[in-house]
Amino acid sequence: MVTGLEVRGVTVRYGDTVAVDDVSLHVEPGTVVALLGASGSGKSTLLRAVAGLQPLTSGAIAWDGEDLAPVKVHKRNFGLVFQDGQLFPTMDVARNIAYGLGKLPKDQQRARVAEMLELVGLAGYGDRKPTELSGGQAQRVALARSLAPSPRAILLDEPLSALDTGLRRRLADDLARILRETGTTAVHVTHDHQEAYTVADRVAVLHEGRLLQVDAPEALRERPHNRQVAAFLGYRAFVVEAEAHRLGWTGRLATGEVLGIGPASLQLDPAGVELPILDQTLTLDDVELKVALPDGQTATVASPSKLDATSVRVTLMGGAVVPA
Ligand SMILES: Nc1ncnc2c1ncn2[C@@H]1O[C@H](COP(=O)(O)OP(=O)(O)OP(=O)(O)O)[C@@H](O)[C@H]1O
Repeated sequence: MVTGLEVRGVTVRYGDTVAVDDVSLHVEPGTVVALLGASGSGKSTLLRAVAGLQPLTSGAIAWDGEDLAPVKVHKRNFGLVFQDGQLFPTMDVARNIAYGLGKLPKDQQRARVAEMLELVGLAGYGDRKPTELSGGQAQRVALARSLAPSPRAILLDEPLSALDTGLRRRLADDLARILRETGTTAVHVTHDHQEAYTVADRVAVLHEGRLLQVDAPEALRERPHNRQVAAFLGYRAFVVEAEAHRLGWTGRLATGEVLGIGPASLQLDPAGVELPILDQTLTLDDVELKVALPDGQTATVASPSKLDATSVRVTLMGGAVVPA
């Protein structure tokens, strides 16, 4: 028997639109899988199908081998967290978290709420109203509420995307820690690569409803299955071995392979190859230099500050090995 969550050949259509196209995916108990894809790739639809909120056109969804088709949303025992935590506005934080604990005696409910508040770093916030919370705090409470009844898995649909970038990164770290500490099985929808890499044990890349690859973050980054996945992961230029060596790379490629050059592949190096700078853009962490490769393709290089120069010396330190 396959344990945990199994998505078997699931297709979901809205009229003529195929939102999810024959997707099969296994989420092992205690692991976190991120569904990563651009807007409209079918992530939310697939998550809603797992939750039971969206009927399948074909295929099946099972938990521990049991087909969930006849099991209603609230009987599936999944916790749900959405972009806007959807806390009950009239209830205080403690009552929000206790919402799914109706079967427990009151003192056990109180203990569980306190435990959950501690877990999400909000000890002492039980008496606050949702309107008295910041966006990040509200999402922590939504997470605590979904985890409180010990669901068999939690399903998170862009839970951090309404938050500003700095907070999103910190909360992604916290979310990863909380899911691991509690051994929670989770499916996490995001369009943010960084968030997927931080939170998930395995990342499932969706494109136009199809599942292109499922792998651990390192494997995905180092060995995208094809150029489409590589391009989506930020590898914009692809070079053959001789060209890669010309840029200072010392690795080897097999016949039929090319090296994808991503944002961290080229590094500043005074002894490296000189490349013309086409553009310089300030980012959150550094300055992104757009450079022209000898074969005319463009790539980016991270620099700690803007450069008063028309060219820069770089060395190709790594990249993704991809079928040509
Ligand atoms: N209720 C609906 N009726 C018709 N088409 C829909 C509906 N919901 C989604 N779609 C279509 O299904 C496809 C997948 O949408 P979905 O919301 O699952 O993608 P997504 O990857 O979650 O996108 P986003 O990141 O923008 O939320 C899109 O082409 C979308 O336009």
